[in-house]
Amino acid sequence: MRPGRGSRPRTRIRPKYEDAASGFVVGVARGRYAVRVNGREVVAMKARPLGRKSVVVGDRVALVGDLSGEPGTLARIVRVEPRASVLRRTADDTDPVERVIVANADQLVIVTALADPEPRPRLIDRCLVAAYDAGLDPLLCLTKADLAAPDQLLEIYAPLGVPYVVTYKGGPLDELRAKLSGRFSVLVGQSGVGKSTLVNALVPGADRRTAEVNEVTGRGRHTSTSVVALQLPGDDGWVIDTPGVRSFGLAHVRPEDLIKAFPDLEPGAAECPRGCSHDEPDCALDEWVAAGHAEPARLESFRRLLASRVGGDQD
Ligand SMILES: Nc1nc2c(ncn2[C@@H]2O[C@H](COP(=O)(O)OP(=O)(O)OP(=O)(O)O)[C@@H](O)[C@H]2O)c(=O)[nH]1
Ligand SMILES: [Zn+2]
Repeated sequence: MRPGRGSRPRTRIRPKYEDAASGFVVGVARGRYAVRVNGREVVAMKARPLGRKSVVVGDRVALVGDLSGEPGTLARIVRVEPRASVLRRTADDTDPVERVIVANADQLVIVTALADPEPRPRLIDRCLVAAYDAGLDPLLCLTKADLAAPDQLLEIYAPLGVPYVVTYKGGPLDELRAKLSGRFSVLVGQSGVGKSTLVNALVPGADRRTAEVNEVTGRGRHTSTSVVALQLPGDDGWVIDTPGVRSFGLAHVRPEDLIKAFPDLEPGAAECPRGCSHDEPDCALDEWVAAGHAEPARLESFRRLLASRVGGDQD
């Protein structure tokens, strides 16, 4: 019997895949997955036992089969490891189906142009809620600083203590690079804010527009909704661009979830009526702030974020 492929006896018992390799999903398109395994990129499909279980970019998976990464080969994903975080989106807030778009990310980079298009604080707020809810650290990335100053916008977010970087096309990116280093960051932002410009500057040769599907399927068709993770050169940090993702499902985020991102306010909620919306006359947070336990601006910001959950992304 030849060693290697085909030498193992077939068994009717479902294998435990103890010899499976570990991989990291870096791209998804049309039922095929690009998976980084031992420094190589292989194309894989879901093995039958996974059924309808989703596999998304960022997933840690176990793989069997041909892991050579040679053209035309196909490995099989036999297991998805537990996720440290999930970022979900919905078509709108009433969509009952929560779609996980990225797993295991630890930073949400909210990309906003300072002009052209005009910043939309409400959209930024919704992204912040999504970040806090998913347990990701938010980072504000303010682009197009050549067109407008960031001061006004930064004032709005000062009470929240959101870290930020200010960039412009062709400008230095050291500060942003430092904040992305070693982390698994997801970029979000409305169309035209300069995400591709940033990604192409951070990862030379990334060429987001056309590379993505080629990598995964070997075919050249462009899929605007595909998600792809790119490794920062010389760094173990990864960035994920999410084309087409402009809204997050926030309907599931409850006031008692969101307040956990406000440790200075949270103890004050102990005196609230049961099921308090934290935005009603009996809410104890007003007294908490009046007693000097937290800054009024913090409560204001918290309530603004709460309100941003409903009503979609427009305005
Ligand atoms: N003035 C100025 N223009 C910029 C800057 N960054 C990007 N742009 C321009 O803004 C436009 C949109 O940039 P993209 O990088 O394509 O934006 P995007 O966020 O990827 O947009 P989508 O592809 O629609 O998602 C392009 O014409 C860029 O050249 C900047 O810092 N300053
Ligand atoms: Zn309350």
